[in-house]
Amino acid sequence: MSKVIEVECLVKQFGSFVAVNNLTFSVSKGEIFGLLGANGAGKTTTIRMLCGLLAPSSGKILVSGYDAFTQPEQIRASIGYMSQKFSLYSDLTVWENIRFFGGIYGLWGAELKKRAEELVDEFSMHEFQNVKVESLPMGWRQRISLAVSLVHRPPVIFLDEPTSGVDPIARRMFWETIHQISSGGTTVLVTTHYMDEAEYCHTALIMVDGKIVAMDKPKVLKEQMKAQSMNEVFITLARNGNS
Ligand SMILES: Nc1ncnc2c1ncn2[C@@H]1O[C@H](COP(=O)(O)OP(=O)(O)OP(=O)(O)O)[C@@H](O)[C@H]1O
Repeated sequence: MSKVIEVECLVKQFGSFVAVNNLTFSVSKGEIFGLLGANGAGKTTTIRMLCGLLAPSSGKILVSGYDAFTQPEQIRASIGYMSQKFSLYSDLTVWENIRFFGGIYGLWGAELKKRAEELVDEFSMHEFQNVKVESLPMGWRQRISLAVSLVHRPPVIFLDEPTSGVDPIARRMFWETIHQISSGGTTVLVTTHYMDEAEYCHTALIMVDGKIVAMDKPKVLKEQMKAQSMNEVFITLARNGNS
């Protein structure tokens, strides 16, 4: 299967502190790849380097064939990114936000209108399309942020802690949507500190203190560690790390 993301020996240092320590992994087209770890493990730093927003200290990153060292602008233009702090304009309506971000990505006129209508359909947002984002619940704001990250039909999207702070039902709905997006061939790299969410990923990479401590299908990791859940896998890994 074709590789959409390729990372080799990736390192990020802030002064003498190594936040990301020698990561090597790859992500195939249409895969849901989860980057999991506790707060401070290095997930955000990694995703920001993959998106061309932060310069790596060393290593190699290719996203859709673009090199993060030499072509960060091409990467930024070709991917979708949903950051921890959503970038939606709260005093604009859902429709206005989609159109605004579509414009930033170079869509306009009839094409932009058509794409905005498609997203409103796909994300079942008709009821809210003329409502200001500030008056919507958190779970809906997250869905809108996800829709906005797809406005320019990127082949790959990066979601940084997209379900943080929402209730379990909204989280489940969100993951169902991510699965629909990946079934359509879009590659998804997602970070989370909720270990149970690894179950929704095709591949889970678990980070501790900037390093990879495990990477495989969630089912394989559970079998290897004789664990019932990904939470148990994480606890076992953390214990091994401390012993
Ligand atoms: N600009 C920076 N300067 C110095 N240290 C930094 C900087 N950015 C991140 N760090 C440190 O790097 C480590 C990894 O941070 P990072 O934000 O990547 O973790 P994370 O796994 O995404 O956790 P969280 O979900 O809390 O953001 C942390 O110890 C953090 O304090």
